[in-house]
Amino acid sequence: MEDIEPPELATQLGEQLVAEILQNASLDAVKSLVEAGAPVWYQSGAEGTSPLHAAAYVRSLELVKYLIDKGAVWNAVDFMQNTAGDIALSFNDAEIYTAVRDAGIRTELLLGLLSSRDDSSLDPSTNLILRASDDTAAGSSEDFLSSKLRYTKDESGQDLCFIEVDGEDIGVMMGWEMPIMKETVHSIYDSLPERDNIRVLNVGFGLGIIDRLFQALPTPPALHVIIEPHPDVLRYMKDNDWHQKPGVRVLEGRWQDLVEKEDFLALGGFDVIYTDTFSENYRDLHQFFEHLPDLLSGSNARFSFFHGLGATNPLFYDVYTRISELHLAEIGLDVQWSDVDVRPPKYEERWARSREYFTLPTYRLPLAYLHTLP
Ligand SMILES: C[S@@+](CC[C@H](N)C(=O)[O-])C[C@H]1O[C@@H](n2cnc3c(N)ncnc32)[C@H](O)[C@@H]1O
Repeated sequence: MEDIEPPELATQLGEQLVAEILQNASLDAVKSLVEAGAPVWYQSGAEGTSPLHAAAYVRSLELVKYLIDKGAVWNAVDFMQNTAGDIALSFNDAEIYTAVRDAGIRTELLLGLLSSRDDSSLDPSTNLILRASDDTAAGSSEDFLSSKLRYTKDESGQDLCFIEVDGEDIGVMMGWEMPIMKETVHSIYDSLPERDNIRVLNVGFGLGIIDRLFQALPTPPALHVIIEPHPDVLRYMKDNDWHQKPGVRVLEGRWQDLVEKEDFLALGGFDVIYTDTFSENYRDLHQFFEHLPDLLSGSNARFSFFHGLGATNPLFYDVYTRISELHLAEIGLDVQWSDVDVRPPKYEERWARSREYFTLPTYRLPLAYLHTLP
């Protein structure tokens, strides 16, 4: 028999594993192949189908569970950009979808825990920490803060704030997010037990959409603190007189450099906190969560954030919805989610020429508050 080099053997066994699962192989047959060395992480050369995708196609929950147990990659995407979870969704198969999603939650929580302990053995490319592999100004806070921003409007009058990365425009904030910001402010305001003299903290000004909405409330905030580090955004804020508005305090800098400062903490607790930054990943957001118990005024206070985590794929979005909920619960916050329909009437126009960063039809709006004791 011809000698086969190990990488070729892995490829051959991987192709065989995918093909046999697609032909409804039994669990025992799949186990024998895996035990013979067929890699569960393999993706077929023709379509990028992994064994987990194949198991989702043939709708075998027992194979899905077995493959996950053996280390199948929950977030692998095939050449059509579909995960195994997306395939389960397309069949309306809740059990398989949940099995893949829960594998994602477990893996991401574990990787998050390990990376917070600075485990250098971790390969960031295997987890979903957003934009981990993006070393452009859209994925690096330092590069973003030293890049030039452009405020403009598109043909349909949509306000835009762009950053240019490698010749491509990326929206830092775009006017189509207005309904999300409106719903956020409404759901916060409607849920506030006390609406007079509210104290608001907003992290990240962007186009100032949410700040304008806070200012337009029937009872505008008594104190409205805005944290913003980018020099071009700060210039835009000055040009639009934000520094002069009654009750508004603009704090120049990154939240990381401000929230533990004594003069910031001396401002006292906030009744409303919102955060929507740019070029930061889930790890940054999780770190922000951990400051909330010190920043919220009490059980009447509300917290929300722009949930754009994994928002180009329904499975990733779902996983991050659950992970953020679990992390908020850990620090004593309950979350209520509501759905905002963000299907635009004219889809293509929503993006102007920007890279698309939110492609789902529904935005999940978080509204969090501290648990009250029974
Ligand atoms: C998406 S925009 C915010 C949009 C805003 N919610 C609105 O309604 O227009 C993000 C903003 O966060 C700012 N930002 C980025 N990193 C930040 C950080 N570490 N701390 C505070 N703000 C940050 C950016 O400069 C940008 O102005």
